[in-house]
Amino acid sequence: MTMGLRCVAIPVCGRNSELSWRQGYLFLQRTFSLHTAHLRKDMENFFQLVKNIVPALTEKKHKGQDGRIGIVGGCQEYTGAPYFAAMSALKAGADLSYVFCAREAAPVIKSYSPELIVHPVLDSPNAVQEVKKWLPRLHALVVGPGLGRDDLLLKNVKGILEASKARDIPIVIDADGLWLIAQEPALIQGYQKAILTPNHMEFSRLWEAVVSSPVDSSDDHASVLRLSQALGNVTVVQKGEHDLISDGQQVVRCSQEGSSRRCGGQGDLLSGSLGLMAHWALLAGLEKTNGTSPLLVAAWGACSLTRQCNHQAFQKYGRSTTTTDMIAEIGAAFSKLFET
Ligand SMILES: NC(=O)C1=CN([C@@H]2O[C@H](COP(=O)(O)OP(=O)(O)OC[C@H]3O[C@@H](n4cnc5c(N)ncnc54)[C@H](OP(=O)(O)O)[C@@H]3O)[C@@H](O)[C@H]2O)[C@@H](O)CC1
Ligand SMILES: Nc1ncnc2c1ncn2[C@@H]1O[C@H](COP(=O)(O)OP(=O)(O)OP(=O)(O)O)[C@@H](O)[C@H]1O
Ligand SMILES: [Mg+2]
Repeated sequence: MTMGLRCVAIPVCGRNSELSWRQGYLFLQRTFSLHTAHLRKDMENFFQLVKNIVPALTEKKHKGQDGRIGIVGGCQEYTGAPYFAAMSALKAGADLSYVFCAREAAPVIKSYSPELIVHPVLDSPNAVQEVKKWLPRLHALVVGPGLGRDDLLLKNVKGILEASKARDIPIVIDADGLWLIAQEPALIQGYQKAILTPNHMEFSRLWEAVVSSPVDSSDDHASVLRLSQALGNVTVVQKGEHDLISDGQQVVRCSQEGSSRRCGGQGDLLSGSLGLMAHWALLAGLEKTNGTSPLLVAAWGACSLTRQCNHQAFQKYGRSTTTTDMIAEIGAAFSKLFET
């Protein structure tokens, strides 16, 4: 059973319309309330599906079983983004979070937190080999937060992507990882365990790279569906006022209430927590997701979580809310949304 977003056709009342103005008004009112009811039902369904994939906390498990997540990113300019992504995975419930970054970024990232395991390998001549050693231990990779666009780093990331695909590891691609994909879409084309998380700008770049016609800005649903299909049905999360998620077959929308605060780093919280949820969802499988694509469920879960963190942090800090405040809300937001 699939639970895509339902579209409702609404007739337009022109001068020659058989519907009187009042009839038209009542029709529209009923249609919209039905539509809202459908959306509410979809939301309820997706909350349940996310709850189904969250692993139980039991005393029988050992360290690592609930998630070992690797972040590939962090360079001289950007140290905050990989830290946010790695911490978000941990705070959402991962047991271990690794950062593979450029040498210069490593001491900085380590100094932010003793919780992270940091490998300063990304700009070394044998970067791919160094990361490859760790791949058998990783449940998911998040590629791109704070990666930058240096040619050497991007070349190494290409090798890491190839090696990760060969091991069938789920890969979330964000930020400068999406820059790389826009240069070379074949890197991810058709890989069914990839999730791309473009913001507005990143979506436009990807669109230009893989779809020949201009983007139809009046129909976001059709656009995200089309981009996913053009990439061979990889899952795409188009971030924005509402998040739209597609696996090339359906489109689901996440409209969890957030706030109007748009500080940098919120996308990193999303990609880090999504790495973890992608692992959980794939492990749980189609039975737990009632036949809905596990990656669609994971993406919807991470989007809801990010927006709820934003909402909660904004209640406390208003205009001064930063991503650090949002990360501090992950525990409470997770419990509120997904703990039964
Ligand atoms: N603390 C840290 O270390 C952080 C580091 N980060 C890292 O920075 C790196 C670059 O990432 P990025 O997102 O800044 O780059 P990119 O894709 O060029 O977009 C930039 C341009 O796009 C535009 N734009 C964006 N949204 C838009 C919208 N909704 N609607 C319209 N326009 C929109 C906007 O254009 P402007 O308004 O300036 O004209 C903006 O200038 C990457 O590694 C990332 O991980 C971040 O994670 C933050 C925290
Ligand atoms: N206008 C908006 N209203 C509400 N939520 C939004 C809005 N725009 C983005 N978001 C939410 O903020 C989160 C991050 O999206 P955003 O577009 O800021 O990513 P980003 O630009 O990649 O962030 P980053 O600064 O980490 O790179 C997503 O969960 C998205 O739902
Ligand atoms: Mg971003």
